[in-house]
Amino acid sequence: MDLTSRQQLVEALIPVIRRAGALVRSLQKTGVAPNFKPDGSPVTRADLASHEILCAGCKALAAAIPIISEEDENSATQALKPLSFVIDPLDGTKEFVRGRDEFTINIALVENGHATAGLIYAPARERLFFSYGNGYVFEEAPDGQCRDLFNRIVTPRRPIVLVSRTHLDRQTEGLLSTLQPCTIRKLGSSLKFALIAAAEADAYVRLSPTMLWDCAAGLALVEAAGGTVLRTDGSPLLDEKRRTLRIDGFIAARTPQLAQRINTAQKLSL
Ligand SMILES: Nc1ncnc2c1ncn2[C@@H]1O[C@H](COP(=O)(O)O)[C@@H](OP(=O)(O)O)[C@H]1O
Ligand SMILES: [Mg+2]
Repeated sequence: MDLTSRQQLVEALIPVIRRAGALVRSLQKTGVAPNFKPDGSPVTRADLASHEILCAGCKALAAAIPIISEEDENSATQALKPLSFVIDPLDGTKEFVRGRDEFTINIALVENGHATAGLIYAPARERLFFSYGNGYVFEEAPDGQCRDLFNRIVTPRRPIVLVSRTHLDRQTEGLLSTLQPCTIRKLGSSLKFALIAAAEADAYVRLSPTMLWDCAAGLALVEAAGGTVLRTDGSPLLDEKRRTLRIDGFIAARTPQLAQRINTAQKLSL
């Protein structure tokens, strides 16, 4: 898809993702009881309602593009097509159920192994991020004003490293100790990627399993902002050959140099 078509598609998806976010937020206020999927992860009627809105929106705008969604029970076994939407209707469900505010709605466009466009919306924080190609990464304020996130100047600081709030494993803790001195912050959703794209954090390390729908929109944002996401073996998170959705771990960083440095530290910390 060319840049202009991608931009038009992403801009048309903004009201869709805002609609899903508004509904999810209102459901959180009324209280939602989780059910549990076979893998033990929670799902609520907010996840399912958001899935319906996002799927309807994607289909209305681009009916020919297949959709892979966390809340479609056939998705986990599906293979990536040359062109797919990859969506996570409610990321950070555990935090959502607990009344926290960092949960997100996620839409990515994946083309031939590249996450070429992404939208991440954290409705309870009123933060909406989107990208549609290298150098094209923005935050849209609730009043519609857009802030360009590309090439943000960062004053030298101790690296800010983000980790999962609830899936912090021993390996990641071991790696964090080798990265000291750094500032560690916990956050339970894909907002971690968006904060890297916005230069509000420097890296996100996760050495436990996750799925492409948890990462695809975040990958699009981080790469559009000039950052990198590497698998633990140092290969890119996605490439033309990868078709499966499972990801065993990754390092996302605001610059390729920092991603490489953390990847080297991770190998040494094993
Ligand atoms: N063992 C596992 N395998 C695959 N994905 C996992 C997993 N454990 C956690 N996840 C994913 O990690 C996400 C939470 O990560 P974090 O706490 O960093 O936000 C969850 O997203 P959902 O909330 O969308 O289900 C869940 O899908
Ligand atoms: Mg998720």
